[in-house]
Amino acid sequence: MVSMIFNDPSSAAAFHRLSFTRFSNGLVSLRRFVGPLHVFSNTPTLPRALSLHAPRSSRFITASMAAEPSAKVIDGKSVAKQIREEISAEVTKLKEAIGVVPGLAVILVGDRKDSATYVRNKKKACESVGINSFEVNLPDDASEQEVLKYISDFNGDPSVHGILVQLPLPSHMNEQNILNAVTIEKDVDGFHPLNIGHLAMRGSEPLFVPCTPKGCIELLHRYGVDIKGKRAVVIGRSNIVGMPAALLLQREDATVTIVHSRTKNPEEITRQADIIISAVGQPNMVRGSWIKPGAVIIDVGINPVEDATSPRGYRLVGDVCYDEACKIAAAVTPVPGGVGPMTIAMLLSNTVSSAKRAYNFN
Ligand SMILES: Nc1nc(=O)c2c([nH]1)NC[C@@H]1CN(c3ccc(C(=O)N[C@@H](CCC(=O)O)C(=O)O)cc3)C=[N+]21
Repeated sequence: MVSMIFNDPSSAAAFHRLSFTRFSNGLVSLRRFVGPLHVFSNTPTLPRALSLHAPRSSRFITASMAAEPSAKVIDGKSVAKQIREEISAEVTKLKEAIGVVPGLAVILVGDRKDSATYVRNKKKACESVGINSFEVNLPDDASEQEVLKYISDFNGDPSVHGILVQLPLPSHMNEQNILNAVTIEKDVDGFHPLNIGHLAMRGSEPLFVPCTPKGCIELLHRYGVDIKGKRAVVIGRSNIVGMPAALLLQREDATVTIVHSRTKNPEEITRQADIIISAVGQPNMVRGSWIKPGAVIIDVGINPVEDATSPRGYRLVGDVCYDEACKIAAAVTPVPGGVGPMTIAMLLSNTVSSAKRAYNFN
């Protein structure tokens, strides 16, 4: 599981990544990945084999019908790797200039296997860029007071620039109390109500933006996807992804709609979107029929589904039916290898920004 995060050549997603250098289905403008995507053109360029000027020989048509779909794969794994390299250089600069090494403290309560894996991966990622990591593991029956005590210690520790309390917490703890206790200057998760409040207000800047939504926007930017003036639909309204993702898209001048479990006609609304960010945790919920041709899809869901052929007995799929999306969308993130690695990269980035801010370094 650990090695999955940065290296999973055997996964279905890796397979798709490797195989998606082929031609398109002709529904949308699907150029190969050279430079920025122009996915919102109203006059999509048809691939040669299906253009109006193409000879109408039956042989030609047979060949083009058989062509594979080719939405561009938004490769979060490789973008995250590039970002880690950039962060690594910044960490070196900071260290050489003022002798400061950024530090991230992670508090893990309980023994959920998935949480333990995520924490291990965060630690590994810190090491890979030269950030110090501090880890506290508390048993499932630890008291809220104990967690608050560690937070308070880390709040006052100058070698710690970021504090992350791994979620979910055991049910006997009050999550809001605990997240509120992290000083906003070290709130690298961006979950503190003050950071969320600043994110929501025009003319105001949060100290930190939540990592997963920040990673989604970073992917759109790095793939040259225009956001300004576009219609965006966010599916899911959680505090940690859906809600902040919608706020970020709005800050980027998108027209944003949030679709959630009580929305009527989610399919119809989603089909109007130029950009879809899905964060619901329902495997393959978003079908091809929900997608406007040429849309860009960021799939935040990481859902285990049973798979007897996989060594783990399960495999991970997104909220979006990937194979169908590939035939209709202009670009789509795979799962795994999409948003997941970006979340961790953004955590490292927030930690380094925090250290720089603490020393007024820029
Ligand atoms: N305080 C807090 N902050 C978080 O940011 C936070 C959290 N709690 N609790 C849990 C969720 C989940 N999360 C992920 C991070 C990376 C991957 C990731 O890198 N996934 C790999 C695959 C991982 C695998 O194979 O299991 C991928 O998508 O390619 C996934 C999920 C951060 N979370």
